[in-house]
Amino acid sequence: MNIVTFETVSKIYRTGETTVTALGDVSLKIPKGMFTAFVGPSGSGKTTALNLIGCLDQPSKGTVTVAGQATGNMNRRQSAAFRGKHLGFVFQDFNLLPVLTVHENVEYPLLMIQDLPKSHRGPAVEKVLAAVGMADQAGKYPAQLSGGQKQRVAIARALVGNPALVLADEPTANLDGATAQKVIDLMKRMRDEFGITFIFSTHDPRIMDQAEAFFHMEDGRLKDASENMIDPLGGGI
Ligand SMILES: Nc1ncnc2c1ncn2[C@@H]1O[C@H](COP(=O)(O)OP(=O)(O)OP(=O)(O)O)[C@@H](O)[C@H]1O
Repeated sequence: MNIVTFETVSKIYRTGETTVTALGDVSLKIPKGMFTAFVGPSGSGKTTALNLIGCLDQPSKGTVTVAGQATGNMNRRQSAAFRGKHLGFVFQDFNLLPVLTVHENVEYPLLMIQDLPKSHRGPAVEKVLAAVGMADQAGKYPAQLSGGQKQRVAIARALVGNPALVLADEPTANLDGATAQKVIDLMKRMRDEFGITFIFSTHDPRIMDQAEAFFHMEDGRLKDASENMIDPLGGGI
């Protein structure tokens, strides 16, 4: 099953007289559970592709389908609800709220989900903090953590709502090499344990090494999309 499909998707930005084709006629499929990397030079369209998958933006042309649902006709409220239900996000600069503790940061997305009883929130937070090895730091504030610990908390926050898909834009860009490797290993373990699909925009060769599907972007287009797709179970696709 494919968790993401693009059918001849274009994204065109217009500012005054200028038109930028950030994505031009891109078609692709991402099978469920894949550790997937969008790679390519700066300005090639990686973030644009992730924003479309994350329902943060809509295509100018073509169809984007995520978790079985076409995203093009969603209004803001519907896309926010869709994100809350199906998606998690990890950012380059962690985006933790400094005034909240680790526990509260991870709990935060659950407050947005209507009808979730308060009694479910604590155990859900504890489960993901344990999964990322941060259970003993739950009472600390982000300023008291290292970069790697902050990113582990951010990963826990992305996972707490049981998403089908986690989108990570340059998640290792602000980490040193050894810490970056640990964070990548952690995400792969989360994929193995919970069957979550991870999609990265990255320049990091360590993520490229671990990726099972690559989408090479160049000038808003895809270069040899299927060439590097590897079946994680070893059967070929
Ligand atoms: N909101 C916007 N308005 C106008 N142009 C935009 C907008 N967002 C992106 N672009 C343009 O679209 C193209 C693709 O940008 P995008 O951010 O997707 O590239 P990228 O591959 O993620 O780059 P980087 O590796 O530097 O993050 C670029 O030419 C960029 O300038």
